[in-house]
Amino acid sequence: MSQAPKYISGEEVEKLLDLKELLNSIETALGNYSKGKDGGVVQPVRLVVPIEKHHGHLGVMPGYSSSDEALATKIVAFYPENKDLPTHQAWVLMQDPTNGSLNAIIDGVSITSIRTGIASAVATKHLANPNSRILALIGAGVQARSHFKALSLLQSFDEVRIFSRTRASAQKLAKEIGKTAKVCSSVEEAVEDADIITTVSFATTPILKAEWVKPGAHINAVGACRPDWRELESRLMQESVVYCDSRDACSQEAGDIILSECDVFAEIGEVINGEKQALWEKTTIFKSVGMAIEDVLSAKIVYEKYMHQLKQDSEYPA
Ligand SMILES: NC(=O)C1=CN([C@@H]2O[C@H](COP(=O)(O)OP(=O)(O)OC[C@H]3O[C@@H](n4cnc5c(N)ncnc54)[C@H](O)[C@@H]3O)[C@@H](O)[C@H]2O)C=CC1
Ligand SMILES: O=C([O-])C1=[NH+]CCC1
Repeated sequence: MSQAPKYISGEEVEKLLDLKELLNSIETALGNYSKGKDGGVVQPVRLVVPIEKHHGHLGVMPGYSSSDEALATKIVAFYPENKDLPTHQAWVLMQDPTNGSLNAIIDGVSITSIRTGIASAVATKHLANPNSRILALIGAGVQARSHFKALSLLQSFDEVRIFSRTRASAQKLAKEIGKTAKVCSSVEEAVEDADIITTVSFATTPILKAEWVKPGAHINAVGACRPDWRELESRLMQESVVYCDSRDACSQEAGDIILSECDVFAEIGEVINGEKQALWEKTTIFKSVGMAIEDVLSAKIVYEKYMHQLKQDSEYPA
């Protein structure tokens, strides 16, 4: 008989996931992914079911890393119009790769939020000018928060500019960030002279224009994960050096790439592996749509720490 899987909540995920450890682990996983078969990562492009009637989407994201002996599937729903619930709902099902049994169901909202910021931090580490001082966040939701935390692992910022569709959400985030934060009235104002721009909105038509971006800036283009959605105008995509998380996934899902018909210079994993250059003195874009392997590695760290803690608690009860 199989054992009941553990349930690991979002609160526990946040306690157990060490951001620096995750950054190293995701960097290695992205490199392994870009090695193809030799990297031991199996990750098909996610399956997406549109729920048109309710303006939502359901994504199913399985992944396996043989070098980490980690197997998991994330089920993620995104409903941009949700008001009282988060716009993303997600669970990660962690399986034993040796026999397929289900070990744990882990809150996927926290994992999605944290790992996406960390993946952008890996790209930023390679692609941004090391003297970056001004960060612009476009969007002020869950991902804006996780990106601020993740990017702050790399450096501190003199100024963090925030623009969002609703000024109140930008003001709330600015209060959390503190005195370096500045609420802006337009995307143009937020990105003027910014060294790092992170678009984390639910925009479906371009909101960031080439003429506003400082030459040499680095952009993490994180929103717009459907083939007909975009955040960045075509000229910006065409005139910048574009890197992505996965060519396979972006060629099917990233409207910013598909609709602009821009060239993709490299996967970030190819830069990590030293196969492609990090052209950080040019204007660079890291376009991500999200990778199962990032969820798999996050879930593995969480699960192992959770089990270690359980063992300790049973050996040394309070
Ligand atoms: N690349 C990846 O791996 C992942 C990407 N995402 C994407 O990141 C984006 C943000 O996700 P969350 O922060 O979780 O969502 P959220 O709902 O928590 O926040 C979205 C924010 O964007 C703002 N916004 C919406 N439309 C806008 C517009 N047209 N212009 C400016 N601001 C606008 C909202 O007011 C809100 O502040 C979404 O597009 C989501 O699908 C989410 C998870 C992973
Ligand atoms: O990777 C992910 O989990 C997602 N990408 C876009 C919506 C959710």
